[in-house]
Amino acid sequence: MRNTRSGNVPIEEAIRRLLGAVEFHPETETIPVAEARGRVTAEPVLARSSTPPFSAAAMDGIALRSETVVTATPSRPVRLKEGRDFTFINTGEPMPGFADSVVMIEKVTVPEEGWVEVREAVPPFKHVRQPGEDVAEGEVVLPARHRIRPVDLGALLAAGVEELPVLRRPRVAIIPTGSEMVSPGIPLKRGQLREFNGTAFAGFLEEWGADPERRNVVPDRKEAIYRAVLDAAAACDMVVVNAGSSAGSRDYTPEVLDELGTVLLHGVAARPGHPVVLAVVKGVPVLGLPGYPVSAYLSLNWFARPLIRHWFGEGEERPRQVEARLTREVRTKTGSEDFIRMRVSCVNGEYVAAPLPRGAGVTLSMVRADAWLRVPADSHGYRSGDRVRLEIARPLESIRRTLSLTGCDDPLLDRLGAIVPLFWKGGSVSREFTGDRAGLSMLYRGDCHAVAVHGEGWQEEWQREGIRLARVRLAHREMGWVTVSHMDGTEPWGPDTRFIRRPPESETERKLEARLKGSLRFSPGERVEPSHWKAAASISEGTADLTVGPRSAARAFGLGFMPLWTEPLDLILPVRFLESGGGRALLEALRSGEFRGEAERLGGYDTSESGEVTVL
Ligand SMILES: Nc1nc2c(c(=O)[nH]1)N[C@H]1C(S)=C(S)[C@@H](COP(=O)(O)OP(=O)(O)OC[C@H]3O[C@@H](n4cnc5c(N)ncnc54)[C@H](O)[C@@H]3O)O[C@H]1N2
Ligand code: MOO
Repeated sequence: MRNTRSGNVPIEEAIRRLLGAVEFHPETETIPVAEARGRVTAEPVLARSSTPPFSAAAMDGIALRSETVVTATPSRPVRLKEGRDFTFINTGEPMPGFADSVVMIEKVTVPEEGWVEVREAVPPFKHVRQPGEDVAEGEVVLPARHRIRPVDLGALLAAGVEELPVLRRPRVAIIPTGSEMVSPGIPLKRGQLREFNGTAFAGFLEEWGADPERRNVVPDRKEAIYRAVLDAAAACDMVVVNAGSSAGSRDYTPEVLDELGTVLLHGVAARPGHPVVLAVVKGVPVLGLPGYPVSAYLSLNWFARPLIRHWFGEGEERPRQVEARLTREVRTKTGSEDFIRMRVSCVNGEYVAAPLPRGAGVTLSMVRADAWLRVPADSHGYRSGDRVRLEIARPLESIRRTLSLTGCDDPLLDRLGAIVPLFWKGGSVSREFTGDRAGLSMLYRGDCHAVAVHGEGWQEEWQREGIRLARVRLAHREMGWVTVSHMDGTEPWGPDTRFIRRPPESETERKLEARLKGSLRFSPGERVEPSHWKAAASISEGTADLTVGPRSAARAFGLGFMPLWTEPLDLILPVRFLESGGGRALLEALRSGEFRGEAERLGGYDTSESGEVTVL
């Protein structure tokens, strides 16, 4: 194999190389208008006929010759006889040959059957649509290389076009690889993983106008991958191989592509998404994309999207941007451009943003990402408070309707977020675990809308600083030891216990320390997990033994639970926010049967005070 490994090509340069290496000549196909949404016109489309095809009334009323009413005034109305001077007419009906104008029905009176009176003069062609007013035969309806939208469909039919020539969509083969990958629908055995990138890829490709073709999972065997790529390149216009592009002993994609065709590059200067291999096999572009979903979707977007636009002869696309203030620092290493998923919300009219988890395998962080921060390869990142430009991944309207919640964690908050859209159209909740006290400081700085707190400890931090704050009761929750074994009432704490701690500054850690009177000390290397749910999941998987958490998390995973204390779980937020649309919806959600239902299903909550407001 030639030396194509470990390149570090900037994304824009990689796209240029890829587009420069392939030439497309898509065929034209003729399809009915009703099937044309999202397709791209092959040539200009001209109107076949005019709309309206005849001169037509634009209002309900009477059709007449305008000259017959030139003298009409309110005091000297003109009397007209039906059939001789006028006919009644409805909107859209053809104008009778003798008439040139329409008087609206509201403007005439009927003194007796067969007669009307008109009280004002009308100019010729009043309320008359001329033939071809909308579209005239031979007019250009759509230019060449135009992506067809719903409005275009209406204009095409109005212009007498029933079918039209469009460019054939590129067929894109998707080849998932990996002996441990199992297609959807087949139960997983231990050690196997669900293959899901293929389905997500197909969704993206369809959205971008291609015709995706999902192929079966190919095991990590060189010959199998060779065969699969060769077959796909013969049948399709583009090929996506996922994954096996990295340095593992069974990562055959680069080797296979080198044998089958020309490798353009291996490795882009981006994190995540570095191990990309781009090649051309028998004139067909082949994208070897990394396996981790975040890297996979990002790199598909970098390369498949411009390729598809190139196929259709469309120009470059610029993502929409927004300027936001960072609420925490973003540190990066130099050498590669970093693509950082961000949560964004709008607090007091200002966009604020914080980084989401950076792991390339965290699919949910992609679901929750509002925007991307691109940190240039020569930068070490940004400080908290810096203003940065972000590429948005969700419409700004929905970002503006995002309730940003910091503070402590509880599964009930997750469920609350999930039902908020039922009470707030287009609304959503985005959460960041910061602990009570840090959350309060963020609230004072205008970095979030509300803070989830538990117990009473937050009150020590609480300062008014001119903001009127309210406390809204979520529920009371039961906290306790969560462990895999049955507990007999003694504290389940031994020398070898693999303990998952709460973050060091958290209220739960403080309470626990007070309770155990210093016998529990943080030791270096100890595992900290801010999410109660994920901590319980780890215990259930056997990678840890013990944590402190809410009964709901223990119950969800069938774990043992030994109660320690019961505490209130509250939201602290400005009174002014409670009075906004989002605030009212939040209260409505908290007082709803849906919320109580969620709490009951989770278990371990008392919702008798849910939604109660106390102004502080
Ligand atoms: N020694 C090194 N190890 C790794 C490096 C490296 O430079 N040196 N790079 C890391 C980076 S960065 C990435 S990204 C991954 C990409 O590796 P591959 O492209 O070879 O991907 P696989 O190892 O085959 O898969 C990794 C992982 O991705 C998930 N996956 C893969 N395919 C699918 C699919 N179709 N659907 C859903 N999920 C998929 C799965 O969790 C795999 O385990 O390599 C690092 N390692
Ligand atoms: O390139 Mo990997 O995609 O950083 O995780």
